[in-house]
Amino acid sequence: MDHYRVCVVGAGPTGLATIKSLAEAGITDLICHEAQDASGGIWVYSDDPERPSVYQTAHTISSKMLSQFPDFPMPDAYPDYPSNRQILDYMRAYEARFDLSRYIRLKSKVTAARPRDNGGWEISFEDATGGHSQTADYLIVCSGHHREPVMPDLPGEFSGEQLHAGQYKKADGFAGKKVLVVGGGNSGCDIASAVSRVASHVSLSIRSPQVIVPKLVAGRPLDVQFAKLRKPHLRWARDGLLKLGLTLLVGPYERYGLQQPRGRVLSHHPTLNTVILDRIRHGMVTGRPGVRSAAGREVTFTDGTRADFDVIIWATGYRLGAPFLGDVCPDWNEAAQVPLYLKMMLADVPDLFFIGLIQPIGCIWVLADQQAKLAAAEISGAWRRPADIKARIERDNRRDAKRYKASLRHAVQVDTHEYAAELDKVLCDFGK
Ligand SMILES: NC(=O)C1=CN([C@@H]2O[C@H](COP(=O)(O)OP(=O)(O)OC[C@H]3O[C@@H](n4cnc5c(N)ncnc54)[C@H](OP(=O)(O)O)[C@@H]3O)[C@@H](O)[C@H]2O)C=CC1
Repeated sequence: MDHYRVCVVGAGPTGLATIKSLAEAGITDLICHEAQDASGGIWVYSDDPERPSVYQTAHTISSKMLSQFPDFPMPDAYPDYPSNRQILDYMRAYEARFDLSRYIRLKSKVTAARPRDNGGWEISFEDATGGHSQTADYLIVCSGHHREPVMPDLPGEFSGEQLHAGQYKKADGFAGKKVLVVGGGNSGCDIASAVSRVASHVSLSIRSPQVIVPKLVAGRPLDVQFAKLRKPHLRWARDGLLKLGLTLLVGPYERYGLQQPRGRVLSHHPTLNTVILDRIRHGMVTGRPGVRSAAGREVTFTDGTRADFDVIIWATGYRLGAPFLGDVCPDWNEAAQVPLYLKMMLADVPDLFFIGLIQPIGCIWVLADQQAKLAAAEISGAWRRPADIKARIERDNRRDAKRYKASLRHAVQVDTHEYAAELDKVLCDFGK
């Protein structure tokens, strides 16, 4: 095998899985830059609103069973849905078990990565001693997609406090306040549920129908139950059963003051939350439609209703992108699809991989482990990306456009089991 130097950006769970796969494939001239002072990515909880991290009450939304690396099970004592602290401990144990720390440079922030004329990359980074640069043959981006908050413009002027969900850390500061949470994704529903325990009242504004699904079905995690129907030809059965299950478990969303989703259940990225509908029916959270405007403390909703608030928390998601890549990475901010083969590879840049730039209905890092094995296989020469990569990207994007509601929110959506099978097939084809 030829000798290659690989630069990995980010030491969150996907970065750790990537380093491990590369090292196992014999690629050990590796450097992983991590901007923060610890590995673990957003699972390192911090009170600092400017530091991206999970909120204090975050638990996984995919079950333990489907969130553990195949070769590194979670401890038996872990519950079905581990807490953020347990996930961080698990990641730290994984890093120690596979001796990954030696490849990681903490407090080292990649500021730019430029392709070199004769191949490879010029990487600029900053650490405590100043700015530096180094070269690498391959660049692997593992910096996640929860960095650039979407902060919508609210017509008019709101005189209360405003923050994005990425800056929300814990409910304590909201005691006794009237809080409006905008966005019905996993962040919005988690935050509205938590804040409703201390606030004087919480409204949850959801502008378009969202699929809100309890985390447990018949006493077992939802993803474990539905994994039995993982085969692609059972997708319709999976969708049908989920729809039936929702009718029985939840009933019409209108009964909660929420809009009813139409069409295939899995055409939306679901919100996995067992608590929020309960909080609504206990009168602690009011379901509202989209926001229209604000004047002083008053917010007007699209149905014409109005209410006063002290705080707005925008749980309106994140933009895609890796700013340090400059022109290499086209502006994906408004994209409904990304031009990546297997959501990993640009057609025209053979020495660049994105790992973990996916949104499964499930766990990202288990899939990232498979993606990393494929990247390692290409770097070590065991596999070559197909010659018709552009046609494959277009074909897959046409398929996904039919599968998922067209929106920035679904640009990197994947069906966990089908995507895993797709990666498995490529990996098996060359005997890995
Ligand atoms: N415990 C965990 O593991 C957690 C995981 N996550 C994951 O992190 C990712 C990000 O989740 P999240 O932060 O919830 O973001 P999402 O992008 O999933 O949801 C954003 C929400 O905000 C709404 N929205 C977007 N733009 C606007 C706007 N301009 N005005 C009003 N509403 C708007 C969206 O509605 P619309 O559909 O109409 O665009 C949607 O309801 C997801 O993959 C999620 O599953 C999040 C929280 C916890």
